Amino acid sequence: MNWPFPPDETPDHVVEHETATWGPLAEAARELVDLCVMSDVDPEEVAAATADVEAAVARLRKVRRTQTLGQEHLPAGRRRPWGNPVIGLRNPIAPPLQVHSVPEGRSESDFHCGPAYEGPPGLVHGGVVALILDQVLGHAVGAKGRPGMTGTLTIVYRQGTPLGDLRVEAWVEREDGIKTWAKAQVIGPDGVTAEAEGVFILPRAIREQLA
Ligand SMILES: CCCCCCCCCC(=O)SCCNC(=O)CCNC(=O)[C@H](O)C(C)(C)COP(=O)(O)OP(=O)(O)OC[C@H]1O[C@@H](n2cnc3c(N)ncnc32)[C@H](O)[C@@H]1OP(=O)(O)O
Repeated sequence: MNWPFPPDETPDHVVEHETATWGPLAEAARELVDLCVMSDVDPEEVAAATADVEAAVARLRKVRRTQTLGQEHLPAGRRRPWGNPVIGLRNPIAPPLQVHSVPEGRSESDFHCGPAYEGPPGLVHGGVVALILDQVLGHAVGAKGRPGMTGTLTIVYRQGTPLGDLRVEAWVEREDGIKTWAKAQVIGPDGVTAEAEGVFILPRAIREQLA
């Protein structure tokens, strides 16, 4: 079952050039986000940094895209999911995760969640844990050739997920027609912190295009 979208045939050198152009900006912005939360410099330094950031914002605002990156690159453009809040090269909100998948329907990632993702003291926000689980479940079903939208996502939080180095694993459990069931877990230094089950549905609009 394939999405009825053409593959992203952007030449490698264009993708590489865009990566080299925008990747460092997002990396710098990620560190900025971290330091907005963690810096402890004196107020004069904060004021000077604010002016510097405002100057950078003024530069970037000169030209704004008319479409989001997801709209422009199409859902099949998996080579450039750059606006995605979990894996997006251009999105400073994304940790970002590097997700490795195999066609059997398994995906995994070792990643880092810093203080900008804090919910309870010292722990990752539960919504962020859900975000990551949903994303990596989506990779597993996509890798199996069973793309779909998350219909239902069930999460059991077993213990707090500590900020720092973490791992997530997802795998397809079963398939039935337009539905795919997949499971995932986040693993911290003391074992599994959260488990998820997702039901992914190939949406009606896509089904009608394929019919
Ligand atoms: C490699 C890169 C990978 C990137 C991964 C990205 C992961 C991120 C994933 C997401 O964030 S997706 C965004 C969050 N999800 C949504 O916004 C989905 C919103 N909901 C919908 O679009 C539709 O409600 C949905 C596609 C889920 C279902 O609409 P349909 O019109 O296709 O469903 P329909 O009413 O025709 O029902 C078809 C079957 O699905 C079942 N169903 C419908 N909604 C369901 C649901 N929500 N949960 C479970 N099952 C559901 C329904 O009972 C029925 O089962 P049966 O065939 O057995 O009768």
